[in-house]
Amino acid sequence: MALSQNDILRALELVKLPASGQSLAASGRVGDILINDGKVIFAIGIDATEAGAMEPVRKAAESAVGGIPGVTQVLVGLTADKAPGRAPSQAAEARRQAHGQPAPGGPVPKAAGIPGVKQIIAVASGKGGVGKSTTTANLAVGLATLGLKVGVLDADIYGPSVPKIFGITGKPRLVSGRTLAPMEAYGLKIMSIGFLIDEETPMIWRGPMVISAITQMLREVAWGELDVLVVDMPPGTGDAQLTMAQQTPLAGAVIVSTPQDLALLDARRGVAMFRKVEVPILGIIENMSYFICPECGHRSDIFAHGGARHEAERQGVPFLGEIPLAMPIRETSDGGRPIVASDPDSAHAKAYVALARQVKAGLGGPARAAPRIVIE
Ligand SMILES: Nc1ncnc2c1ncn2[C@@H]1O[C@H](COP(=O)(O)OP(=O)(O)OP(=O)(O)O)[C@@H](O)[C@H]1O
Repeated sequence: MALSQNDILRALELVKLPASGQSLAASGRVGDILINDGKVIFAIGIDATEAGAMEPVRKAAESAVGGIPGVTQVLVGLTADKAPGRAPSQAAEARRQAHGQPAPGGPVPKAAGIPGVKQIIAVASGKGGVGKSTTTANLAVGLATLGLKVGVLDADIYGPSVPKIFGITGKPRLVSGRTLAPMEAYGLKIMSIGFLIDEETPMIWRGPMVISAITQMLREVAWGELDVLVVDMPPGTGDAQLTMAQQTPLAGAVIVSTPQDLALLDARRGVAMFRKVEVPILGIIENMSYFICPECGHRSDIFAHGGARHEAERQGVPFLGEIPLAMPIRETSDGGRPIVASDPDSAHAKAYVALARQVKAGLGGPARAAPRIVIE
């Protein structure tokens, strides 16, 4: 029988909080519970000062849930970046049953849109290091040069590099309550998960944290009026990525790949992941497609270029274009001056603007209604 959130909460009744003796399930500290093929992921909300005291609770929660028949893997994180208190209390559960509302574990409504933000698109890659963040940054500036109001949300929990690419230092300012003002560069509004998650946070906790951090970045940032918000996704197609794709009201996804077979296999998984959560694929971009020698202008297809175009054809999704492996792209990206902003007349900048034009055309029409997702 499929696992439900109630099965998990029942197991968490047996885990007690050290100070109050209250059960973890009833404490309201358990965040959204993700259940996928026997894998269970959730975060426990804590105050930053409680991290040491709550570590035994985290471990106890993992072993309690790990003991449930059908559970194959458990990942529990402590998160101090949201107010504790999203799991239903017993009273709330009783109210839910009394009102005949759908049970947790049933259809999960996708997140609602963000007021003022017309479209949200994800830039994703099946694996790390393919140039996803560089592409995100240049695509975003490219969309702005086409006259759109653009924001960039860096959700790459494993290596948030957007601040560096845009040359941003410092931290966002609090405007009111918990709401942060986005940073600004090159006319774009920019927010990074790097501002919210401590660099020292162990990787294993980052997956569960992303769920609350993305919600915070979407809803507790004063984005203002935006035509498009470009989200730099964490690389890969695991649970954290799937949850994000599901919890973000995405109008579409762009997949970045290099031309090698292995990268393409990962890109295929990326396409499949977005299809699973009913997010339209705006297209595939081939990055580091070929190399032009800066000395002699000779072109070399180092990684047998053209693979992404074939993959796009195979998958029946648009091929958005190719970007060469080029020193000026790396230098400007690593130097905090994306090439579309710093050298807009260069051939590389024009290639990115051409991609942006295709993405803009692909977005077309009004914002897409959020689908309903069922986790089985
Ligand atoms: N077309 C390109 N030509 C030359 N260098 C590039 C190109 N695209 C990206 N790079 C360089 O490759 C490195 C990795 O790029 P980037 O950080 O954008 O990748 P990523 O896929 O976001 O990586 P990660 O998954 O690790 O965050 C950077 O040093 C970047 O400057």
